[in-house]
Formats: sequence, C-alpha cells, structure tokens
Amino acid sequence: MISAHTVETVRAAEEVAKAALPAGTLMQRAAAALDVVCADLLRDTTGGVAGRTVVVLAGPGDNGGDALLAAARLARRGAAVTALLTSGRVHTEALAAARRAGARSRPWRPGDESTCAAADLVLDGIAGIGGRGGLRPAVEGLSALDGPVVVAVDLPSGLDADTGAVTGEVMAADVTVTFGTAKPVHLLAPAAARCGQLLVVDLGLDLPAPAVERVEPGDVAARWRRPAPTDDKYSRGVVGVVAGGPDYTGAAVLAVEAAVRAGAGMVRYVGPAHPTELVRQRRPEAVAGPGRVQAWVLGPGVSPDDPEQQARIRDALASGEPAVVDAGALHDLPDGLGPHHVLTPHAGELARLLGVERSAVEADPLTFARRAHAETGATVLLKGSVTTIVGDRVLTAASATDWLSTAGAGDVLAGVLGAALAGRPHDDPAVVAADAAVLHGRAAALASAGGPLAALDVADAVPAALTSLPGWAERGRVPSKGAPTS
Ligand SMILES: NC(=O)C1=CN([C@@H]2O[C@H](COP(=O)(O)OP(=O)(O)OC[C@H]3O[C@@H](n4cnc5c(N)ncnc54)[C@H](OP(=O)(O)O)[C@@H]3O)[C@@H](O)[C@H]2O)[C@@H](O)CC1
Ligand SMILES: Nc1ncnc2c1ncn2[C@@H]1O[C@H](COP(=O)(O)OP(=O)(O)O)[C@@H](O)[C@H]1O
Ligand SMILES: [K+]
Repeated sequence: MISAHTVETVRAAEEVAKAALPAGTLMQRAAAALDVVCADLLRDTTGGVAGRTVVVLAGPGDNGGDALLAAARLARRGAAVTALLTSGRVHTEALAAARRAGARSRPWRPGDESTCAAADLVLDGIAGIGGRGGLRPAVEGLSALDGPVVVAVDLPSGLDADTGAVTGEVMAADVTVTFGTAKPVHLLAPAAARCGQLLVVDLGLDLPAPAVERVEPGDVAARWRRPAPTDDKYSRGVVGVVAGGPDYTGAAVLAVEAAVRAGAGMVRYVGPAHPTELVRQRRPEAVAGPGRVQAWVLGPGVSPDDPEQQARIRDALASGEPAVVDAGALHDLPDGLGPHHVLTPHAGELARLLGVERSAVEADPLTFARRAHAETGATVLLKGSVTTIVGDRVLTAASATDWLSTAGAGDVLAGVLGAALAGRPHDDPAVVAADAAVLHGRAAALASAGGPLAALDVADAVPAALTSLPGWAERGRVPSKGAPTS
C-alpha cells in the first residue's frame, strides 16, 4: 500500500521529528533524495550529469528551499544549474548554499518558459504542501512546458496537497519526489495523472493512520483468497449473477466469465432463457437458475425497464448477502444498504445517482464517492483511470491501462469483484473491492500488451494476472497451516 496523509498531519509529525534532530536535517534528507533522482534521470536521458543544463524553479517557501539545496548538490556534480526565483521571497540559506556550489540565480522574468524548455531537466520547487489554487499568473505558462524532464519537489506546483481536484494551471511532472509520506493529491484523480512516477522518501516521521491509500499489486497477492486442502466449491464461494436480459446478452457472458476466471468455487447465472443459453455455451462450468449464493453480481446489462431482472435484483439486495451493485442495479437503490453492498458506478452513473453533473464528479471523484457512501451506507467503487473506493477507508487502484476504457470492461470488473466478495466474507469490503480493481487493471495490462483489448480477453487474462503479481509465487510456497513440511 502507498499511504497518504493530509498536510495537517504531516506538519504535526514534522514538528515532532524536527525537535529531535539537528536543524535542517529534514531539508537535507529531502535534497539528497532529489539530487540522486535528478542525477539518475540526467544519466538516463542524456548519458551524464556534468555539463547538463538544469533549471531550478524556487518559490518563497521551504519547497523552494529543498529545490535550492538540491541545486547545490547537482552543481557540485558539475551540472550547469540556473535557479530562477519565482517570488520576491526566497529561502536565503538554501539560496546561499546553491550559489556557493556554483549555481547561478536570478529572478524569474517573463518569457523564462523558453529558458526552461531549453534545459535538460527542470526541478519544480515553486510550491509544495503550502500551495493553494493554480499556478500564480506570472508562471502560469509553465503548464504548457514541453521538452525537458520535469521533477516535482513534493508535488507539482499548482495542485493542492489535500485533494485530487485540479482548480487551475499545473506544472505537470514526469517524476514527483515526495517527503515523509505521500499526500492525497498523489493518489487521487484527476491530479494523480499530473504527478508522473511517484517516489516517496522516508524521513522517519511517526505518522497515524493514512487518509488515503493506494493498493499495489503485491498487496493483492498477499490477500487474494487461495483454496486450502479443506476447501470445496461451496466453501470457496458461490457467485450469483443477475446480468443481461432478453435483448442484452453480452454482459451476462462477460460477468460470468470473469467470476469463473477470478476463482469462484461456483458461478450461478440467474436470468432469462436467451442469455442463459449463451452463458452455458461459453462457460459450461456455470449453473443456471436460483439457489444459495455467497455473493451477488447485480445489474451489468440489465435494463431499468426489465421487470423480471429488476425483481431478481431487489430480492438479492434484500437477502443480506454481499453484492456488487452495477449498471442497471444502480437505478432504483433500496434503503437499508450496508458496507457489504459495493456500488460500482462510473462517473456518469454516480452523477445520475446524486443528481449532479458528470463533469463535477470527474473533477473531484473522491468528494462525490464520499457523498454516495454517506447517503447510501454502501461501499462505493467509482470507476475511472484511477478507481476510488470509499468505505471505512479511502482506497485507490491505479494499475489499469487506458486501453481498458472499452465496452464491457465494467462487466468484467463486476464478475471479478463478485468472486472476491464470495471468497472473502470476513474481509473489509472496501479492501476486497480495491484488490479486485487492481487485479482487473493488471489483467487489462496483460490483455492489452500496449495495444487494443477486448473485454472478454481481460476476463481470460485474470489467472495470468494473479500469478504475475509480485509475491504470488513466493506466498504459494508457504505450506498451509497443518500441512506436512517435508
Ligand atoms: N513537512 C515536512 O515534513 C517537510 C517539508 N519540506 C518541504 O517544505 C515544503 C512546505 O514548505 P512551506 O510550508 O514553506 O510551503 P511551500 O509549499 O513552499 O509554499 C509556500 C508558498 O508558495 C506560494 N504558493 C502557494 N501556492 C502557489 C501556487 N499555486 N503557485 C505559485 N506559488 C504558490 C505561496 O506564496 P504566495 O504566492 O502566496 O506569496 C506560499 O507562501 C514541503 O512541500 C516540502 O517541500 C521538506 O523540506 C522536509 C520535510
Ligand atoms: N482511461 C482509463 N484508464 C484505465 N482504466 C479505465 C479508463 N477508463 C475507464 N477505465 C476502467 O474501465 C472500466 C470501464 O467500466 P464501465 O464504464 O462500467 O464500462 P462498461 O459499462 O462498458 O462495462 C472500469 O473498470 C474503469 O475503471
Ligand atoms: K513543487
């Protein structure tokens, strides 16, 4: 997991750490990490460090201070460093250190965007966790910078550390080096896409529970339910699927296929004759008709005007079993939902559910996912290039390729999540949902291999995605409890 903490929490932890350390220690740790990252990037992109041109943008606060101390280190490596001061104020000791090491410095001038564009690398120390609103007008043009490698100090300037919202111009980064812990901005859409690759530098801060966490593939390997010698098909979890209808058959096939591939003990399809027949043809393993289930997948491809399927959805939601509530099941939500009901809307569906504009949801997904969780009591998984999950915790999944934005991909996610809920009845549904989203994204990456993909291929790639997770094979070698060890 990558943990993110709010500015208030970080500042409190920083005060405690600072009191126990010689003055300037944390800034020097930050600068040392920036120096190593920048030097590595210069070597990768230009073949060396000495003689390469680096522009360091230094704002008025400690973010600028970090950047200037890194400038000093890069200048000592022989890089040609120019510090451009973007404010009337500057961290004076750090500026003096940069100058002593041979860096040149001067105030930012109109047109300096071209100075930046001509550099091999630009280090953005305009604003960090003290940043509010978009870039100030004088430096606004940096949002269109094209060419050099951009490294953000702590976070891209123009963003607010505590939210994923983008409210103005932003200096987008190729790499963001953040200190002590990630901040919500690094993990939440849409801002996360402006951060590039994220590197977290450990400063030894003592931090409480995070505000937001990103689930990583290795976390999924450690938690995904594996069968034990004592398991049978029922104990592994039976998934009931209410998907498709007389006129919409694809979603039924996709959701069933995905649930089978994700390791359900058994999949039970409940629906009209035509999709039932197609499901049978594609997956003879699935059984048809009602019966006991451990988790439901409700709504993919179900029309709001299909009284039979909608009745099945109502019964399933009233049954008390965990459920994925997707697409056609999101239209008329009953009262009394709980955390074991996982709503899986995309931005348009969530907007309709809450009576707001789709653009508002896309601009600040966490705010609206939180609202839906508060209003319904259900766990909310809001789909997108970053998937945001809100339950007792706020989690994100960002493993998907953009090629996944294709018809039927959501039906596959619903099936994968149904299998996960059925097999993990005692786990936090928000964690189960995030794990399913990460696995779905990995399967998409395998199915895509950098090119277009079909949703059914994503379902078929789920077993390979599981076994490719970092740590999967190692964990598989640990003998299960009570098993002979020799
Ligand atoms: N916490 C930690 O553990 C550690 C923290 N460390 C470092 O300290 C940094 C925080 O430093 P900080 O508190 O001095 O604030 P900081 O981010 O430099 O911004 C201040 C000024 O920027 C300006 N400004 C604001 N928004 C802007 C915008 N959109 N566009 C342009 N300018 C904008 C605004 O001035 P204004 O423009 O309003 O005059 C404001 O006063 C942190 O990010 C990390 O790098 C590390 O050294 C080690 C450990
Ligand atoms: N740009 C993107 N990059 C990665 N994944 C995406 C992107 N856009 C959408 N997705 C994912 O693709 C899936 C699309 O689901 P959905 O919108 O419900 O499609 P459908 O209803 O056609 O099945 C979701 O899992 C979502 O997270
Ligand atoms: K910055």
